Amino acid sequence: LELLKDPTNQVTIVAKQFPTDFEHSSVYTSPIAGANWLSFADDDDTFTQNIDKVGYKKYRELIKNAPEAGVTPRTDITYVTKEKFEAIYKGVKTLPWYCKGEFSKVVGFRELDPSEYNTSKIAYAYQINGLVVRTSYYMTYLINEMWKLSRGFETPSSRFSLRRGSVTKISDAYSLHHLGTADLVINCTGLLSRELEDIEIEEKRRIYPVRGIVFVAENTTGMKCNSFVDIFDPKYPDEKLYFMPRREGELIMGGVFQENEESKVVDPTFIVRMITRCKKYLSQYNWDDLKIVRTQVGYRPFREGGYRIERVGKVIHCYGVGAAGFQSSWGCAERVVGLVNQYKSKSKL
Ligand SMILES: Cc1cc2nc3c(=O)[nH]c(=O)nc-3n(C[C@H](O)[C@H](O)[C@H](O)COP(=O)(O)OP(=O)(O)OC[C@H]3O[C@@H](n4cnc5c(N)ncnc54)[C@H](O)[C@@H]3O)c2cc1C
Repeated sequence: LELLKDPTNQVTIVAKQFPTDFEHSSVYTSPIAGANWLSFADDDDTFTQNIDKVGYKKYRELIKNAPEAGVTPRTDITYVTKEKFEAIYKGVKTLPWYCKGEFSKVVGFRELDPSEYNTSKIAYAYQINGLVVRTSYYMTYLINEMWKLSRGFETPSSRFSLRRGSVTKISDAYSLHHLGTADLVINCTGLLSRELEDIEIEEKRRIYPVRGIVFVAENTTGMKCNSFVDIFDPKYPDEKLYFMPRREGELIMGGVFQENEESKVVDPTFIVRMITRCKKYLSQYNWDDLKIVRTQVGYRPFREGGYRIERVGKVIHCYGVGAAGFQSSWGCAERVVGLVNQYKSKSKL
């Protein structure tokens, strides 16, 4: 979409799977996500922070100007449990980068008063002005925005084409452009980058999945804010506790963070542990008779060393965004556009 905003560009997207597919034949992470904006960047990682800042501002714009994008504003509360505070944070109040400095004003950071949570279980809590993205609606919105910029479809003057297709190597992609041969290929194949025949061997080794599980429930809990409970359970260190109430009366309930786990099987005792934790830490909501309508399993496309956004010859790589593909997407796109423009000015396309 960001590339199409430049009228001199023509873009073909080739994808094995689309956001509207009912079933995914292989790994396709994006439709599974919740999704919200809670940047994971470390305090000293200004590269990712700058990427995520772009996304925050863009999502706030979409909330204001494009209700059809499926992005809904939500107060996003983080509750730090007493166990986590003592065992991991060693009694030191720990806040992410966006709750400190200038950007804390942009996100509307506020520390909660102890009267606002259960002080027997929670050490401290804070909130920001967050959001929830209804992912498959949102991605369809993005495709539609591209069609709007396309100047028609299936004609020689169309600037955009979306094609179902599968490549075994990056070099196969040049000939799939709808107007002939592509000048540049942008590789954003997520976790499946590791399967491309002509990707560097060391890259194949760097890319790895981190499994996530989310339950989609009818929201009968009364919860209206995104809620992340920072738990510590040494017996189940991969289990997390977070919620996102969607506009359509659904509650996204997560989750797990399981490195290199590629199975689709969900342990039936996990939801039991989750509801027990809900009743313990978020007792202000109703957790009885909760109706779960769907269980979603996805694989976050992580990469050792972080995001790969770079140009190698006529290929621009943009993958390895791990658990942050939505919040980082606009910032990554901005960098890809920069790399395309650099290439164009060098080669005077
Ligand atoms: C449970 C869960 C919760 C999450 N929550 C959040 C959240 O709250 N916020 C957030 O920012 N992120 C979240 N994420 C992370 C986010 O979903 C991912 O970072 C993001 O979806 C990755 O997007 P991607 O485009 O890189 O990969 P994908 O979504 O997997 O897309 C890859 C695309 O490339 C295509 N493709 C791959 N190989 C080929 C090939 N050889 N030929 C043709 N096409 C190919 C695929 O078909 C697909 O269309 C979550 C993830 C999970 C699993």
